[in-house]
Amino acid sequence: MALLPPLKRPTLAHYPGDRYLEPLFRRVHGRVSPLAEPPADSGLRPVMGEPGLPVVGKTFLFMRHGPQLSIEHYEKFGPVSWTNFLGMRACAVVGAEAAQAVLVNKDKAFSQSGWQWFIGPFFKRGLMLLDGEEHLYHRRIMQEAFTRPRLEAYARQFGAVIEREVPQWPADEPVQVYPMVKDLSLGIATEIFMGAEQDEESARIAEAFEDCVRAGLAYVRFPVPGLRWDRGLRSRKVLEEYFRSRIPAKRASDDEDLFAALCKVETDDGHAFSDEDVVNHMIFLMMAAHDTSTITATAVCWFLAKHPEWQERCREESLVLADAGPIDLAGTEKLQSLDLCVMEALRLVTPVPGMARRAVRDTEILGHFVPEGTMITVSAWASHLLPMIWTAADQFDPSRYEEPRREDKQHRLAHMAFGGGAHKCIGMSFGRAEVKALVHTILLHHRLELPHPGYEVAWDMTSLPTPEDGLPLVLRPLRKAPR
Ligand code: HEM
Repeated sequence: MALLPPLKRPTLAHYPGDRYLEPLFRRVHGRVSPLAEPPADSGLRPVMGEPGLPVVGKTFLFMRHGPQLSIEHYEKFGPVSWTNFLGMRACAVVGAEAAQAVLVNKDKAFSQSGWQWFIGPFFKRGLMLLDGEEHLYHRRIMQEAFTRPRLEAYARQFGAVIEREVPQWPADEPVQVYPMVKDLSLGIATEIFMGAEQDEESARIAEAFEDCVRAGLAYVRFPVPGLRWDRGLRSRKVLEEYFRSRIPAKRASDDEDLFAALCKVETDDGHAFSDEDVVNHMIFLMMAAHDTSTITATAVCWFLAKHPEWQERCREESLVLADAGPIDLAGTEKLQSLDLCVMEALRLVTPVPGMARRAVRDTEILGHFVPEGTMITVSAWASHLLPMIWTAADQFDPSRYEEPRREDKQHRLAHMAFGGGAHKCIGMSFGRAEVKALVHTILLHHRLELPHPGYEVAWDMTSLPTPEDGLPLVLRPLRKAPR
């Protein structure tokens, strides 16, 4: 059961003395200068920006203020700017138009090696880290693991896990929703991704997997025994051995899990994954799916607790499906109001706040000169908060996606929580269905209430957004639970 510890301080966003240091950090911008001088006669403008503090740059401010800081830079320098962050000079891209230039990547000037720095050693050769023809080749094979019939089979399986677990969640007292959802999502990863029982062995694998995720965010980024990076490298080996040793049995099985699918999928022209590919893709898929779905479901729970009128509207639609057994894929698609709420939660708390790229040659973004080697982050979260697309951008207002408003239709990348271009999330339908199945089941069993009137959640933005206090909500059992 999830108890209620105090805020997890200190973090890189909250540290002793932060109240006094923060105003100082806010005042030190450093000298405004160009990222690089554009070539003469190119007609390009320089990317302007400022370094922040010596050595650490704006790292701590970003960890504390997340998208708000990107918006400040946007207001000061426009959609393309630079600053120093995590020990490097990075170019930040904000807004749908600039994001499109990078994500659609018409001239193939931007590579996925931007992600390499963050997660490369632990998630090597995952789909998101591949480029060009090679990426296309792997994506076409992987697409076969996400066809409609396969999604239906996954949804039947996670529907059953959710239906088994959610009714057992503690009720009538504040419980931390985030760790409960994270546990459940890990259970789903074990049963539906790996096709394994939830036992000691799978707990060991889940731990190894978490080590890899944590290592990607390590501050000391080389192996020192006992520290995160080293643990991540060892854990990667554990995961490789685990999956590699099970491939022959999976290839021969009739299992319907994602691991079995990756072992067996083939394109029409006969291309399939090698054993090595299956191992690399499995490890990456677990990472890509787990935290993103957990954060989204947690954020939806928060917004529904804060906006009971939307909670009621979603529950009414859920009640229509209450007697049909564990929800399936078609069922999740009927939950229209919940879909609006999921979209809005993804906009306001974007699980992948930024997408990393690197310029592989001198290029330009919206007429700004970007030299070869520049690290680029497409700031999805900040772009979701710009007032030129979103009315009352900081407000939870799911109706903005309904006709005739359809604010999201103003630009094809207005809403970019799942990315865009060739690397757009391959698990989008899976992720949305999983989140909706989970929240639907919660709504059938419980009323989500704030722990006290006026409670507001604070999001820790040191890495992906998570609630600082785990999001304590009260799950009030509904008088008449379904079935
Ligand atoms: C709400 C949940 C999710 C969100 C918000 C999300 C978000 C994203 C984003 C923003 C990207 C693009 C990254 C980039 O361009 O740099 C991405 C890519 C990817 N996602 Fe998701 N994701 C979610 C769930 C999932 C799930 C459930 C799976 C698998 C079952 C998955 C698998 C992937 C893969 C394999 C890629 C790489 C695609 C490629 O490079 O071709 N994601 N995701």
